Amino acid sequence: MTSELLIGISELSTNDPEHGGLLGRLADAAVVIDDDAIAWVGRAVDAPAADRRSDLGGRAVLPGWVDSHTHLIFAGDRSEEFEYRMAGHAYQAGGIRTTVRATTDASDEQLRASLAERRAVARSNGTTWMEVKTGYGLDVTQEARLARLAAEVTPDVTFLGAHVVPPDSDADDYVALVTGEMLDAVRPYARWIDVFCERGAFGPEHSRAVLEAGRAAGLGLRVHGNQLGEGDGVRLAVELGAASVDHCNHLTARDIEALGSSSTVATLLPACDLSTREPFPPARELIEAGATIALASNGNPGTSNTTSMAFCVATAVLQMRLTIEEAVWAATAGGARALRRNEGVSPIGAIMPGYRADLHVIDAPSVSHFAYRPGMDLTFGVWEAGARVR
Ligand SMILES: N=CN[C@@H](CCC(=O)O)C(=O)O
Ligand SMILES: [Zn+2]
Repeated sequence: MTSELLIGISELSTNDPEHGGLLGRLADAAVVIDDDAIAWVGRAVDAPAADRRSDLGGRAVLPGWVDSHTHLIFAGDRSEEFEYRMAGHAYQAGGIRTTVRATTDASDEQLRASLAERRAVARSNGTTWMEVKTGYGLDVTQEARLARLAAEVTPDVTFLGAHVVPPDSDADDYVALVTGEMLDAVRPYARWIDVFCERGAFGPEHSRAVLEAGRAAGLGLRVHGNQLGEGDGVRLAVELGAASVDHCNHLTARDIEALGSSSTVATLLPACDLSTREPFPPARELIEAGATIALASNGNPGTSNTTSMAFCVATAVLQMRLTIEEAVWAATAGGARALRRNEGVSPIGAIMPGYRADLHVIDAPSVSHFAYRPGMDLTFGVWEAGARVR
């Protein structure tokens, strides 16, 4: 076992409430890493010895970002659709089919290389854990292929065969395929199942059928809900005990109340909201109702072509009125909760003894700089499972 002592930390955001506030921030702190795990956290003056010592020069350290919602296995470009939308047209779920065509035409090698590149860029910006969804295949062979390739970069693969009904298919027939043969083919590679429960995608009965089939196959549940209008996504996610319901732009008072008293995490996607010009979710009301919030990038070629969690945090603070502490917590501990990885073996999302050693060192004295200096590349160093990767 090798140990490393990190000193010269002006502000350490531990996410451990024992240290006070939501982020459990410690000044003049130190951390000891043993192999891939955090072994010790405290004031620098009390730090134990270790095999190696790295001085971070008075920088702030926080947990690596946990990006709990991405669609990063895809090919092609939809900048024309984006430009059209920025000229005043609404986002249409049907644009997904454009990416399905390009992805189906790409080889395994092309998809593997582009996913690895996107993962590497995210890592160099501080993302140390990432979920990846299928959903640009929409037939048995393609969805299984996307899940297999995604499983090469993350254990959090989500089966999103129910992304949109493919052209010339009947919705009932397609849901039967998703819940039958397609689920069987994807199951060995996936941990989660997801459905786009929205007008123009899947209605409540079809969404329920998809989620119940996934649950029967042993998958955890996630839902894309209430993105483009009020609907049944949140209600269904809470009723079925989904780990998260994502988007949440259009919520009724009843949806907010339901999320406030459930363990289903409300995952908010601020970069997507900007790129689709949807109204922001009622983040403050959700927090005040007691809901757990996660922030994620929703990296995908249609609605959110970014993996920058720092951008999401800045937007959540500046536009959605989250506090700095709420936003940073939501993009780290919140993401870990949305993926149910905040406890058990090698938990993530906090800098506490026993947690995986995923650390993000920024060229700033405090995490407040993510919103105070929006758009700046603050990342100075990244440790993933105890190894320095930037
Ligand atoms: N809303 C559904 N799926 C993606 C968009 C996918 C696309 O347009 O390609 C999302 O989360 O925004
Ligand atoms: Zn999505």
